Amino acid sequence: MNNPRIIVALDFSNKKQALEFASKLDKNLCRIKIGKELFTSAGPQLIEQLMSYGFDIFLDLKYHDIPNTVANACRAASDLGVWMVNVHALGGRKMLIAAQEALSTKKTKLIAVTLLTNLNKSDLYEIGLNEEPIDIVQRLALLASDCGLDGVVCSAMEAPQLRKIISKDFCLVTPGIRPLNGNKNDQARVATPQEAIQNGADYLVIGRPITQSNDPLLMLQQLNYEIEMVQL
Ligand SMILES: O=C(O)c1cc(=O)[nH]c(=O)n1[C@@H]1O[C@H](COP(=O)(O)O)[C@@H](O)[C@H]1O
Repeated sequence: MNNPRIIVALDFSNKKQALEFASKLDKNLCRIKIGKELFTSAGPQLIEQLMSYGFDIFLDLKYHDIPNTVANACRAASDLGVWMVNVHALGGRKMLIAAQEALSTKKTKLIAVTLLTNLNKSDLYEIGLNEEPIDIVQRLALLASDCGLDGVVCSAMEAPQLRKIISKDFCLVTPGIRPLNGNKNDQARVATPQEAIQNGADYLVIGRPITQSNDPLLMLQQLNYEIEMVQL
């Protein structure tokens, strides 16, 4: 598979567990996301090691700070050679542009998180965002696109609307993916893998449904098969 659509969230607490789990995966069937917990405990060497095994790495540290700080962090991430890195769109236009301009190689995709997929309408109301999630996501996605970013993180529920208004090559990365009747855990705005692809998602971030499965490789194969069936 030339362009695996599944990004496995390697949400483990240490390098040993992460490498043990990654050895069960197939680089032709998935890419790997390294987030805050694993990066904090294992650092950049783990990224280099996983890249040497042929995995594309999405470094998910969701930078959100003043423009200069975020720009320097994005430059450091692209120096590592990661495939993808992310920032929070709520950091605003100046931060997004600084981040985009700072990438040392355009091979690293920069995407912006719109609204985290665990948030529902009442969570948003409590922090002063008194609009429908789709309206906020749409506004932030247009901002990210206008600032020259490569795409956004959104829920697959919002993907159809974004596909209507933003160019085809703007990348939609969708976490909150759950099999039909699967445990939602702490996610709120969820979709099945098939729904996500039908809705126009480019990449599906999937953590616990794969990491907690008894046979992660089999689960990955099944999920890829389900996705391929939609694409036919
Ligand atoms: O940027 C992300 O990857 C992300 C954004 C978002 O809005 N929601 C979200 O769940 N994620 C990440 O996607 C992964 C989802 O994991 P599971 O809920 O276990 O499938 C986690 O590693 C989250 O950090």
